[in-house]
Amino acid sequence: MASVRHVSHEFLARQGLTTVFGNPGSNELPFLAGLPDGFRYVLGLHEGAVVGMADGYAQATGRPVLVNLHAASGSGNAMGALTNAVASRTPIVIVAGQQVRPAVGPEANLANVDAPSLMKPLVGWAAEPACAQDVPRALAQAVFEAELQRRPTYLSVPYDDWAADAGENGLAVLDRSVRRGSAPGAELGRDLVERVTAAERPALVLGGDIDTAGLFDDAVRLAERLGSPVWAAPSQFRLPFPNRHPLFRGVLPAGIKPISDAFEGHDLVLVLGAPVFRYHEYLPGRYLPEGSRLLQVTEDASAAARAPMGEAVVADPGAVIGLLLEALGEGVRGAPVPGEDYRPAPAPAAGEGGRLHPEEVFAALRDEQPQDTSYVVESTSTSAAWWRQMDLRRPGSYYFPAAGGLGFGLPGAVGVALAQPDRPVVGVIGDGSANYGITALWTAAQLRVPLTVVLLRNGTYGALRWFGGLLGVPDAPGLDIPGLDFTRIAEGYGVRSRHVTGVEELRAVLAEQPDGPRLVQVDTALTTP
Ligand SMILES: Cc1ncc(Cn2c(C)c(CCOP(=O)(O)OP(=O)(O)O)sc2=O)c(N)n1
Ligand SMILES: [Ca+2]
Repeated sequence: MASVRHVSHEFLARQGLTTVFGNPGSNELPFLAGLPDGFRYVLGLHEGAVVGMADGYAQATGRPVLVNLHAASGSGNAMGALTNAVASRTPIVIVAGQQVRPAVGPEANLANVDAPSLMKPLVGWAAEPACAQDVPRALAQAVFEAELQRRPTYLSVPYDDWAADAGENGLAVLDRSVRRGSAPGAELGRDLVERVTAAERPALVLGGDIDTAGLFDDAVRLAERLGSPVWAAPSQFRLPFPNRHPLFRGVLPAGIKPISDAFEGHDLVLVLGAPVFRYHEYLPGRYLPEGSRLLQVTEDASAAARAPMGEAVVADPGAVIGLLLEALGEGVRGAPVPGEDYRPAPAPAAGEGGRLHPEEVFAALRDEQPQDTSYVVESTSTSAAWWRQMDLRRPGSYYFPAAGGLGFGLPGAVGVALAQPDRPVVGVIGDGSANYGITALWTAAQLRVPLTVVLLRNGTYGALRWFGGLLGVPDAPGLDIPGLDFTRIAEGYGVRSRHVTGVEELRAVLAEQPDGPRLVQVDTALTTP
């Protein structure tokens, strides 16, 4: 007789979900019993850190990842981090423990009284199987739904199910597979090619999906063949295009009117792999300028359905890029690019009063870090400084909390470093953000993850100061965070750290590549996003 646990572990092994991020409670122990060889359990000290690490890991590997959380209290702690994973369309599969079925109704201790409802609408699918024999099939569905929807899923399992007999059909799930090919049909493909190649002055807007789907280099080829300017979609969480490329115009501002102004004079706006659009500041205006039409291509059907304007095609952006490259051939439509150099960065602004300007910190990273470094950034007032100084030219170079939910940065950096031990990873973390995922430092120390954390200490919630000015609340309370020393906090979690005061000292420290986790704290001047 095969147990539910044995069949479930075997299914996960065959699907490659052998790294489990988790924080256990008693309900979860029967699932964790006898994890087979080849499985790795990555312990996070808080569920927000667990999901943040899993999010970074899944984005960097491009594969679904398993998360094991404790019933209602653990699942509830994970909600904030899940908002980012939903926005970045990360396939996280959460398996949470549950009381035994007869104890749920009477609400015994650790009963998750309405488990599937607890996690909606933050997951694309949630269930609690009606009997133990349905657990392996439901686990398979949770994995396939996460992959197909590119959205977290949630499975609640009563803890006595794992030891139960999987039943006569229990092994059937082991051979299951689900694949999808979503290239547009011949007629739709021809129509798309005609629309784009007929445009006089097309503009390209690229979303984070372009980088998560490995389409970074194809997007560069397409832009250079079209000779069209390129923007990153607003509220970006990945970099879809080299940021110093001559055709790159930057990240679209997250307001209706400034986005419309940016498209002035372009008869076609082609949006690939992004929602239309993830606005932020409310800056009303026309959605598009006179004479412009918008065409969105995304695999995210709900993003296509909810867009406020334009035409949408639900298809694989990679397949559409392939059709366009084929149609455009090698010919260059007047693109100024081939042979033209990438734009150099300006001299960094200088800090004052013993504080470095963030641009000086970023220029040091640009100059001292290897070209293929992956950066996980969560410092919310320094975006403008970041893009003025950085020169990122490779896929997988940039990660940011996709829904703006703080607490992704530090855990996400640990997750990305676990996923790519041979590629340098740097976390660029604000002194405010660091506190939302600080326990990830302990996991980094325990697993000796090669990671540099650059901690920008400006003593305040800088972005909120800026928003306060924008919203006419210049003297809002609760925006100052003085007295935090992350060198001592990091040492307490087992991560070696140091405080640096000058640019030269910072550059010298960065030049030494770490063999484990380290934190470098630097006092910075306040800037605007
Ligand atoms: C989970 C969570 N809590 C609170 C916020 C609100 N918030 C907060 C608290 C910010 C300040 C972050 O401060 P920082 O030190 O990390 O970076 P800057 O000083 O560069 O802004 S930015 C922002 O949107 C949030 N986005 N997410
Ligand atoms: Ca700060």
